[in-house]
Amino acid sequence: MIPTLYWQDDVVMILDQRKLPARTTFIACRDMKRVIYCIKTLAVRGAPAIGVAAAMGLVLAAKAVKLKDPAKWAERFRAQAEVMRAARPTAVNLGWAVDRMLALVAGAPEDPAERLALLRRESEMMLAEDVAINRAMGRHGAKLVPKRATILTHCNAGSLATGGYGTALGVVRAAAEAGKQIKVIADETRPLLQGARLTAWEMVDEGIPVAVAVDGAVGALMSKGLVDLCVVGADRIAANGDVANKIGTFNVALQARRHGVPFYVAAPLSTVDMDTPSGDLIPIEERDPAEVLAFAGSRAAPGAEALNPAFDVTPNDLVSAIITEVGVLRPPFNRSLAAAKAQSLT
Ligand SMILES: CSC[C@H]1O[C@H](OP(=O)(O)O)[C@H](O)[C@@H]1O
Repeated sequence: MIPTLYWQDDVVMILDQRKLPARTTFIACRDMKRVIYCIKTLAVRGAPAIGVAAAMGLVLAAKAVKLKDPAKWAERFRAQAEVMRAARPTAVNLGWAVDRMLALVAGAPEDPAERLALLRRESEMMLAEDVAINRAMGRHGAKLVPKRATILTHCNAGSLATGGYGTALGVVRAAAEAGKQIKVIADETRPLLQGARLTAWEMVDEGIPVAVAVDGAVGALMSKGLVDLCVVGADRIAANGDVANKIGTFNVALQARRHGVPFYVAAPLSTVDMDTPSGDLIPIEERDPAEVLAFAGSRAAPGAEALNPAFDVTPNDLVSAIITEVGVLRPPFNRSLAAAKAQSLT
């Protein structure tokens, strides 16, 4: 699988996911501003991938702050970190990564070279950790998958949304690696088609049969018994288990409940936000109406406006289980999430 992002000397190379699947190109980021551009435009996207990109961007920011006084340096770095934090509001991994880098700086050596090396190593560790976490999550989730199963997923929670291997698609990969006969239905996921462009691309690359369906087909497909289970990713999970994920996920969960299809969420514990009690308090990103109004060369009627929330919130009572790197968490989620977070350092 092509890397989502990586260090090349002192440059952050980011795979431009806006161009996939037609073209595989990377954006060379030499400063934090360029990394923020990639996050805002969804050149890099997906909660864990955004977190790693933010950490790498802050390494570039640290290098650019030339103040010699350690206190003044730290003050300027903190200001830059808050600019990075504001890049996108919903995925909690962005803030989690910023806080992780800020905590490191608080106890870092005053020597600029040593401090920079420490931050660089932390960003590299975050990338490597994410892949290991996704593989562990995949192993836990694969146990929920029947020997022959058609898995419906929404948006892209794959290798491209993470440091590698994926969360929801990590479960798919692990099930296939365990010898299970897996087929995937990928919701196209309007408006930016992360499903049709990215999930389908990943599954074809893996040799896992995949069929793209329009978002509105979910109910009909389930009513025909064509879906055995759903596995989706998450951008933020509130303390009570409410799940913010790509717009349309709530509809998938409602249809799954209507048709008796298990609905699983796969996410690392870093996506669980115990400081947000419930889903109604999760900030939902509203994106440019132009993403909705123009599509594949056609346009909505001139004069029409558009509503373009990038995420929705699935109430916890529609979630069968939350698959994490420490295991499969069952309701009541306020208790199982709290216990898992207490055992983890994230
Ligand atoms: C593994 S998190 C993936 C998550 O992020 C996506 O949103 P976006 O493409 O806007 O970054 C979507 O909600 C995915 O489930």
